Amino acid sequence: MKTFKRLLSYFKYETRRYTFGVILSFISAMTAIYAPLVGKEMIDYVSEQMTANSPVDFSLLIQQFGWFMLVTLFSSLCGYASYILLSYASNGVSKRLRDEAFAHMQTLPISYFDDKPAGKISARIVNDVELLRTNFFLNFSNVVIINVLTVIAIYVALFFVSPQIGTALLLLLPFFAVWQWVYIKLAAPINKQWRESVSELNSHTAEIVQGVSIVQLFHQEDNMLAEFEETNQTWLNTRLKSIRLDGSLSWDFSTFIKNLVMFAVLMYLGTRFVDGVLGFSIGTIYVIINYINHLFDPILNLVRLMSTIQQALSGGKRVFELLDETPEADSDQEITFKQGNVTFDNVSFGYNPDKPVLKNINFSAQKGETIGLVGHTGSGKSSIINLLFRFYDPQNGQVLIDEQPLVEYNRESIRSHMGIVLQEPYLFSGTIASNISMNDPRITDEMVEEALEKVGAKEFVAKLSKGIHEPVVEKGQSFSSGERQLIAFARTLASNPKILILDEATSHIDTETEEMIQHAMEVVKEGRTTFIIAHRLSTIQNANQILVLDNGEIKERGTHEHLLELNQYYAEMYQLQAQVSGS
Ligand SMILES: Nc1ncnc2c1ncn2[C@@H]1O[C@H](COP(=O)(O)OP(=O)(O)OP(=O)(O)O)[C@@H](O)[C@H]1O
Repeated sequence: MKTFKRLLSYFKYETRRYTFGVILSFISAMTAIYAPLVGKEMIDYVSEQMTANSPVDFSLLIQQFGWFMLVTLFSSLCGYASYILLSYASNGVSKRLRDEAFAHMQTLPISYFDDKPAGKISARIVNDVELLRTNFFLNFSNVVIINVLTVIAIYVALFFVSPQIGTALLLLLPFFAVWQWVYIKLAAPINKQWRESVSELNSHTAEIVQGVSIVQLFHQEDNMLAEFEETNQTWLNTRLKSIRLDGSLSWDFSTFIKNLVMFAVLMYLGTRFVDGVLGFSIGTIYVIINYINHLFDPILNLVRLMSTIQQALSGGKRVFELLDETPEADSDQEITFKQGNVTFDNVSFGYNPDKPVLKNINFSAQKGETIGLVGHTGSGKSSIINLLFRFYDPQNGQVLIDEQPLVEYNRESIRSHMGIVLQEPYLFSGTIASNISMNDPRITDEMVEEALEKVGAKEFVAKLSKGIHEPVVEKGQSFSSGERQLIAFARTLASNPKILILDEATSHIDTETEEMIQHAMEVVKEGRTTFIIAHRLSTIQNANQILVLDNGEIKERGTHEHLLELNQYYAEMYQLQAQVSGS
């Protein structure tokens, strides 16, 4: 009920269209019910004239027919206009809800995404909102309200034409209520299964598409296909069940009931046929049959729609779950980095607070210094960077930049002063230039060219037909991984950050390119605080300080020479790597 009320509240964003749409739809339904009464007048006039052996006034008949056509046409036009208005309104409301869900998703803490497949989150924003559009925002106004009004109007008209038949047909209502109850009971689990299988298909497909090259590298195509087919089969099975249920409960069964009712009504009319005199006019019989025919369509729609509304409610619940996730609390206070001096003051942190992955981390890095972070996989190197970017806040201790505790400052402003080159650089759809300027109007094409030149990418870009305006599609798949990395370096250079993070940045580049980038990096590092997450210890030999992490603790620290002199953990790692690269 809460979800239902909350969904209804969205109608207010399109009040005008919904109001006019419903009014027009109401007029259309009422005129459609009025039309048979005009038909009745015509039929009764002709039959009365024939019975009395009087001539039929054709001009009167044409007038009545014209009126009948006008009413029918008016009803159709109102129906068309209301459909357009209600469709516009339901699309408008859905767009708003989808915008809201997307914007809200972006405010959620990184931890929200840790245990959720991307496909499931996008299914809430795309598929569930689409489900709400068709099954709620459109159906509720266009079908439910109108059908309820139509049923009421037909009953009123039937009472007006024949109180006995109207009363008798009221008996159908409890029957329809039971029918609907049974339908919902049977349809609910099928619909739930169906929605789940669609969501599974979504996340499965998203996962495979993202890792398509890995799937091919490990020859997993057949396994992936088999898994996909299994989920797809579940989807098909639930669809077939749903079709069988719809067929038996709604359409075939309803025709049977309709015929029964029609038969009973005609039998009743037959009992009124005494001594060759009909108790009703022919026109009345036409109206009654027309109304009974008319009555079943909206009732059927209502029976079927309740289950689609129920589906929409479960979709709505999922969308609202996302909207109700508490956004990450953030400060309005903007930070400015004067120097970019970083301090970790006794920092302890765990993604799960009970399982710390960083324990009592203490270090400081001054402007212009390079800090190397080394350690085995899972030792906590990326977690240090995550805290520096304020993707997470530590449970104990504090991270400070220029003596300013990060927790007190706005996340976006912190990140705006930092640059990062990831192991697998991410390129956005657009052009090379837009990937370097990141759509910051202050970064001109000249600055983009300059940054490319500094990182040694000028030559490769010059060979492209559109130069810096060469399109980037599909995360830059058409560029080599080294080229992508060069673009990412140029991006970092152009943004002129106070703090630089290089995550294994040179590991994917051939020796020649590596030399070029090493040179460019020496230039760009000048005057900035730089963190290098390095697996290959050769890349951090010149670092001012190397932090050797083990199981979330700093095990050793110092320069490369100092750590070699210590001849412990780092020295062991270094010798091991030297042996491997030498062999
Ligand atoms: N989002 C997360 N949720 C829960 N635990 C996480 C998350 N990210 C990392 N961890 C855990 O935190 C610990 C430290 O991970 P971290 O990524 O910092 O290590 P790392 O030294 O950067 O490893 P690698 O060199 O493999 O990238 C690991 O035990 C890891 O399993």
